[in-house]
Amino acid sequence: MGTPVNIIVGSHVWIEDPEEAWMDGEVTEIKGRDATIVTTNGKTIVADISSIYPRDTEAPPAGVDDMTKLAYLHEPGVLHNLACRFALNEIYTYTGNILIAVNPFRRLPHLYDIHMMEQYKGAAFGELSPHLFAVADTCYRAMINEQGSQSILVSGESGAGKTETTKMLMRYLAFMGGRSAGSEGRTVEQQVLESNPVLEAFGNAKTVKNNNSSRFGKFVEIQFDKHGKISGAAVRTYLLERSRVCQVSDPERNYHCFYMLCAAPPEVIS
Ligand SMILES: Nc1ncnc2c1ncn2[C@@H]1O[C@H](COP(=O)(O)OP(=O)(O)OP(=O)(O)O)[C@@H](O)[C@H]1O
Repeated sequence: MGTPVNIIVGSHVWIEDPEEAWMDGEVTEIKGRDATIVTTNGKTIVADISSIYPRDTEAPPAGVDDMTKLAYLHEPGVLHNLACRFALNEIYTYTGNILIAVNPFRRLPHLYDIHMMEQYKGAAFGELSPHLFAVADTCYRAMINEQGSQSILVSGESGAGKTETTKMLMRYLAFMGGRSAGSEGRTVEQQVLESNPVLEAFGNAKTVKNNNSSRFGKFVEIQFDKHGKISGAAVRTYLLERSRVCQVSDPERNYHCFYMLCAAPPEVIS
């Protein structure tokens, strides 16, 4: 519900739009519960006053890096802030200590390189631009300081970027807690990162929403010793979409492993 108490003639508001999701406009008349709004693209709309939301005209054009700084924390306010930041290639935004990520659907390697990891190492949460490395770093330090387990929950709809985010979080934790590869061969963190392609081959498939959709849940546990170095890891999988193995509707595909097998040279298969 909107906040009609704030809305008078002359108010700047957001109104729902079937194409744009939300349009901004100005209230020109209020009669009972009906408000007339002239939108910035020139449309005149009459709507119930409870369906319009006040717009903060003083919000910075580049958006704010923490949504708790918004004057109005309603859906159009939040979406507009994310859109302003996204237009400037800022895909991450905080809401307090929660990180919101907007999938860029293109590679942004500079965001995840080693220099970026070094910058976030030890930096206070909120000191640098919002980033998943800040979340991973805070978690790592809390584990060391409080001597207790920490968890990071990555959630979102299919195609939102959970799998990619989880891989980046694991890379950061491997960077913080990794040992340099020594005589023992591959380190635990290398093995954990290398397990991803194998798990994805058997549990990921192309869907209408995502070309590499995880069709199973995954709980990744990384264990650290008292010096903060990775000592072990466990990956638990659950709820695999088994029906996909025998039934797939076009344009979706079966699990990647089947296509890999078909594409493999004969000597690999035999
Ligand atoms: N941070 C990112 N940078 C660049 N591209 C990304 C990023 N996050 C996601 N993507 C792109 O979006 C696609 C879908 O992301 P991802 O597979 O992580 O989604 P998901 O939330 O795990 O989906 P599902 O629930 O279907 O498994 C990726 O294959 C990748 O192309």
